[in-house]
Amino acid sequence: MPSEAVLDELFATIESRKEELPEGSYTASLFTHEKGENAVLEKIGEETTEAILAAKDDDREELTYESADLVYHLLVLFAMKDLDVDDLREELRDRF
Ligand SMILES: N=c1c2ncn([C@@H]3O[C@H](COP(=O)(O)OP(=O)(O)OP(=O)(O)O)[C@@H](O)[C@H]3O)c2ncn1[C@@H]1O[C@H](COP(=O)(O)O)[C@@H](O)[C@H]1O
Repeated sequence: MPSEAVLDELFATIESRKEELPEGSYTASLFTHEKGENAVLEKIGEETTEAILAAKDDDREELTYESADLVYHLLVLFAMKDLDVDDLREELRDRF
């Protein structure tokens, strides 16, 4: 898969996990969590903190890793709220 397509492919996978809720899927578990949407909100908070700490430590590899965790959880939140990755793209484009 070309890396330009990864956000779209990831978001499509998240949407399909939301529809199909396959067993053993971490993504599906976020949609059915007993804490409701708080589960993903807490993860976004944790991953943000981890990214900040990696930046403070000047650990570029760790910052990249934690940022990927953060973006993934943010996309799960978008799917939960019936937003699309295109909404994010359009918002960023409109700021140009
Ligand atoms: N991109 C991701 C992705 N990023 C992070 N994570 C999960 O998010 C969780 C992050 O939690 P933490 O950082 O707290 O790490 P932890 O392993 O729980 O443990 P600690 O840090 O507390 O020690 C881990 O369980 C990761 O596996 C992800 N899980 C899934 N995806 C994508 O989603 C697709 C669907 O996967 P399923 O969720 O398995 O259906 C996959 O193909 C991936 O492309």
